[in-house]
Amino acid sequence: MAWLTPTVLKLTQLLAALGAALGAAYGYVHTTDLKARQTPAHELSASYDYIVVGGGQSGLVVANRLSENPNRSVLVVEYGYFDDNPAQVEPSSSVPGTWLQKNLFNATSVPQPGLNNRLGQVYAAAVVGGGSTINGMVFDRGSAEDYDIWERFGNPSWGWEDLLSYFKKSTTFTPPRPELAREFNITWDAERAYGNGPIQANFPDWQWPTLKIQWDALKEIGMPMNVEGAAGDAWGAYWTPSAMDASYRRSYSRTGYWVPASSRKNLHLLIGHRVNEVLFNSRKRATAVTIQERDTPNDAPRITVKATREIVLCAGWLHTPHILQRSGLGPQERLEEAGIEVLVDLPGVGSNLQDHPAFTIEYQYLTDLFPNPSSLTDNATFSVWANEQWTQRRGPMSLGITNSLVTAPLVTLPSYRTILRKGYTQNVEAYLPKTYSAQQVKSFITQRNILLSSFPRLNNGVVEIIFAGKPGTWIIFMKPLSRGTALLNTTDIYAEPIIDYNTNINPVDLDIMVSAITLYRRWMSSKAMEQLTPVETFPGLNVTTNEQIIASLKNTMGSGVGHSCCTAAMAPRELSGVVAPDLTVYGVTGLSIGDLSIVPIIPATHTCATVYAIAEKAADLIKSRHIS
Ligand SMILES: Cc1cc2nc3c(=O)[nH]c(=O)nc-3n(C[C@H](O)[C@H](O)[C@H](O)COP(=O)(O)OP(=O)(O)OC[C@H]3O[C@@H](n4cnc5c(N)ncnc54)[C@H](O)[C@@H]3O)c2cc1C
Repeated sequence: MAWLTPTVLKLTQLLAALGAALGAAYGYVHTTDLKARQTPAHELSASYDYIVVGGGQSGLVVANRLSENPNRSVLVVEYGYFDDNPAQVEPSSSVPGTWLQKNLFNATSVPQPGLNNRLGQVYAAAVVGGGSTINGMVFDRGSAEDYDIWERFGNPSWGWEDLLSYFKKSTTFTPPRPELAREFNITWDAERAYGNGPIQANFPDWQWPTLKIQWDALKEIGMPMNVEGAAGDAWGAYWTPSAMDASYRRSYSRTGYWVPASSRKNLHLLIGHRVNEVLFNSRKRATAVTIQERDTPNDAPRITVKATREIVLCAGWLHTPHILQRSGLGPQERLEEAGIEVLVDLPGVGSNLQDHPAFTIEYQYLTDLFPNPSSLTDNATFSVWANEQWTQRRGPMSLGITNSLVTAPLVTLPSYRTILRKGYTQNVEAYLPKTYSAQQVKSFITQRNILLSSFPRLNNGVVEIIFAGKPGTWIIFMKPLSRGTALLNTTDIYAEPIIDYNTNINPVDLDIMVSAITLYRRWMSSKAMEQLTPVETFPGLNVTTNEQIIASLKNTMGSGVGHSCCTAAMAPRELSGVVAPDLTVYGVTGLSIGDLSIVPIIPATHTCATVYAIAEKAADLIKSRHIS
């Protein structure tokens, strides 16, 4: 590089050495080294054994595992860049509102009638490490039932017992500090839930005193309690760790899977580039991808890189179906409208979109305990103490969003029988996307029947309440019957897809949320809560009828919380599946998917831990078909 004069070079080396020393002292990844390990476009090989499309959360897992064999060459192509800001690994980066737009694709949904025509917020990561680099670090899993219903939908070997070994393979758990565990009665069962994988699951160093009262109040209203959510019992109330290492820094795909593998000679990572299409030979075998530099015009030059064994799509819920459609795999009519030659008519590509719509309920505690979360801003002495503690990596600043969850089964909600009856008797077709074919409607009815038959079970949550000692919180709907789409923009196939969440379109979804608000109010009115004197400030106690609550929901809910999924679902082909249980794409060879888009029915959990399990399993499946 011509601009690097000897003086600048010396200074750069000095800074690099200083950075490395500081990095070692504070446990930071030394990002200069990481940058050096990227492969620039002009140094790519013409051909690799495997090409992984997307170096997000799942892509780095798959790439790490496939490159464990030094005789297999692997290329990862990632649209985003590294985020080297040390703040991005601090617990404070997990809080909603701090999620940086530069690390997200710039996409919006179409107006949502179920949200009074407001737009649904779209979260699709665009950074090395993907969602795991920017997410809220809540690190839980679904209940066994969440995964067993995938199996019931025609996907053998994808139930809980099969996935548990992959959950374990991905994660190492460290128990909380003993005094904290005793004081708050934190429970876990590491033996049943965890292994010794590269991602660290840890409890922060602190919890707010009010949390004890909230737990007592949950017991009082009869919420079932579980010792360990991550062992298949993620229903009722349970403790859950954060995706953090022992010094409370983000533990994510980059640190867990990329860093240890990045010096392998057989692994290349190209960043700041977009995969446009997968190319096929005359026997419909995927043979190559076309790649274009990010932020260049549609007609800018592309490079073509070949894959001799397999191309693995890990571009996430939004772009895995996007790439499939651009490559000629998708709903025939849509592709023809866009002028794309149809290779395989796969109506399920870009449909079946699901997320977890959320509502914020607001309260004040008129007689709150001290200290409480507001003490960090309202009480100078406490704030100084907390900052001092944090210099030793201790205290309240180690907290992420939450470590306590309620995933309420339908049977714990008021009016559950009426809701179930409505689910069975409604004309579901009326609420499905207009683009759905008869086959897709049939597929959804199968999903609906599986869901409704599992709703009355105690071991299957439908609504999540996050609680962390604060008054008010998110109430998150975990099992929507509404389905959306993320389909090709036929006037510009490189523009972001047309995203329609169809949030709240199915009235059963709103009925369940109304019941959840009633449950929350019952919790806040319990005897145990009296010492805090909770007062609801939004939607407010004058909002009482179902109609009033629904109006509030439609006015303020969001379409999701970053858990979008299911747009290239694993299912039998006759149920509009896109991939088979071995994750290969129907109708072609040499192409598979390893990200969250393969999920058929969204689990009642934050999705990060599930993505690690899926990607670990994907890597094993891919390896098993390329033994020789
Ligand atoms: C803001 C936010 C908060 C969240 N909070 C939590 C939480 O607290 N707990 C939890 O469990 N889960 C959370 N999640 C969800 C979880 O992080 C995601 O479900 C998960 O990371 C998705 O993994 P993935 O591999 O499927 O996709 P991603 O991690 O999104 O990876 C896809 C990658 O593909 C790249 N890409 C896309 N198109 C192309 C292309 N054409 N060519 C090359 N590369 C491409 C993208 O840049 C991206 O890096 C959150 C997600 C978000 C976005």
